[in-house]
Amino acid sequence: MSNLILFWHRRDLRLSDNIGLSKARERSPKIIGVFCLDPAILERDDIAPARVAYLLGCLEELEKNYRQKGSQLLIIRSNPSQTLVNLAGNLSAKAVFFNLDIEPYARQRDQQVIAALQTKGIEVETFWDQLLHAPGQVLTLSKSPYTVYTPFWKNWSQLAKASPKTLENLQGLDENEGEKLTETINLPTLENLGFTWQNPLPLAPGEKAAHSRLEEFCQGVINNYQEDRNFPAFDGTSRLSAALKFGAIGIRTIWTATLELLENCRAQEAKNSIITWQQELAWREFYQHCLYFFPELAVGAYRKEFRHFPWQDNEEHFQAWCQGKTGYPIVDAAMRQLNETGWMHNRCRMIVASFLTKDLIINWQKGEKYFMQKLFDGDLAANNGGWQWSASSGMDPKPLRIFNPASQTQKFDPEGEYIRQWLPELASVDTEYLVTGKIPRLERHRCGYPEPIVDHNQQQKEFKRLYSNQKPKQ
Ligand SMILES: Cc1cc2nc3c(=O)[nH]c(=O)nc-3n(C[C@H](O)[C@H](O)[C@H](O)COP(=O)(O)OP(=O)(O)OC[C@H]3O[C@@H](n4cnc5c(N)ncnc54)[C@H](O)[C@@H]3O)c2cc1C
Repeated sequence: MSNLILFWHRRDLRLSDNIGLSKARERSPKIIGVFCLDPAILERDDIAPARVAYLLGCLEELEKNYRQKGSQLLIIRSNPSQTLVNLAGNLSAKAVFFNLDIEPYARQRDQQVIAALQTKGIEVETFWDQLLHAPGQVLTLSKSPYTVYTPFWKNWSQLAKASPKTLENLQGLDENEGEKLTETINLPTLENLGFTWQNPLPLAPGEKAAHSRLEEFCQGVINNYQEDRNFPAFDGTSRLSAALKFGAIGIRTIWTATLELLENCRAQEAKNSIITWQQELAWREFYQHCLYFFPELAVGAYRKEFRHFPWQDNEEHFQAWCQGKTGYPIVDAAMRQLNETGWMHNRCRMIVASFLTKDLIINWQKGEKYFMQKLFDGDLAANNGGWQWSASSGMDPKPLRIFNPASQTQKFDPEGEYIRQWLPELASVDTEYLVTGKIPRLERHRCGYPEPIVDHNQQQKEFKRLYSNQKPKQ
């Protein structure tokens, strides 16, 4: 009987701190990695070129890391429930191991793959790896999933968390087995897959870059995170989101780093900052648990009031928002940052999402999709959670949050630094004009910068009126 285990990588593009892979290694040293470029994902119309560029970069490094450990990573490009199963059969694999995911598509696909493998008599073992606590481990006293973040955090933060493990050396395929590889391909380029992305990525792909970024962040930026994370002109956040989305770094590695910092930290301000960062990691887990237990979130509003909301969906306004031409400097700067880099600062994600839904009265799902088409860290659970929070359609005990673009700018970009960085045409405009948004008409004309496409005060009144008509009558 063969002792070969196929390890199917999905959102865990790394060798270290990988629960499923460590479990496979406990069973056998002969482990071959597999990654499937799934057309059902890559051919969707909400795939960001920057995200695919990051994915391919991670796979390139993973191939190298497998070789260094004595084994190999195989790449296939078709439906995994056929090709992965055929591959496992051709190689007479003893078992296929993989880590589970919370997304509705992945869960359904995995059921098909498991069934097909079992029909062939191939053992399947699955694990939870991408979260510190799997769905079902964090429940209310009545054993229900949480729908509010604060009590989730209180419970989640008290639970004991696993530590990361390193991986011993592996054994690869022998020559005979290598000849049976009919399904595998060389890792394609971005262009082979039909995408183009030329700008530098906000974080270099792969395990090594993610670890260096964590180290750098923990050596300095994290100590002022509580304050600095709000200012989009600062490098005040970790930028680890894509690494977390694709699992270029393990969540236990990140958590352990925060615990070590807390242990060695004396200043209360720095301690608060580290805890604030931990709370962001818990938001990530909260939204993943929500999507797991309420998969319908992926296709519509959580709150009834928003299921038939009379969105105005003006296409010209939507295009102006996408292109960063709304005439509201903070909104436009943020959208240009997204379009040019594939990343947007969290404060700005909240501002532009509020603007799209409350000022332009456009369905949040259009914004959600546009973000997925651009973000290098685009992630269904976090993106959907962020959009539903901003639209007031989601699990937020404080509905009807409306951000005022001018007061947000005055608080969080008081010198207009961020605006000037992303809207160079406004570089010479007075700070006072930039932060109030009250740029005189002639000045706008001189800079080639548009007039505001809507009036914030009027639109928020209109939004509230529409909303009050939707509320269930007592
Ligand atoms: C409308 C909207 C859409 C968003 N879309 C995404 C998305 O597609 N992918 C994504 O990873 N995040 C998304 N976020 C959350 C947040 O903006 C990003 O995680 C963050 O800006 C990434 O930068 P960072 O890695 O420097 O974050 P840091 O501030 O360093 O936070 C550390 C990590 O915590 C997690 N995190 C932080 N804030 C949140 C949050 N509010 N919700 C869930 N996880 C969080 C991320 O994994 C992040 O990398 C969205 C937020 C909003 C308001």
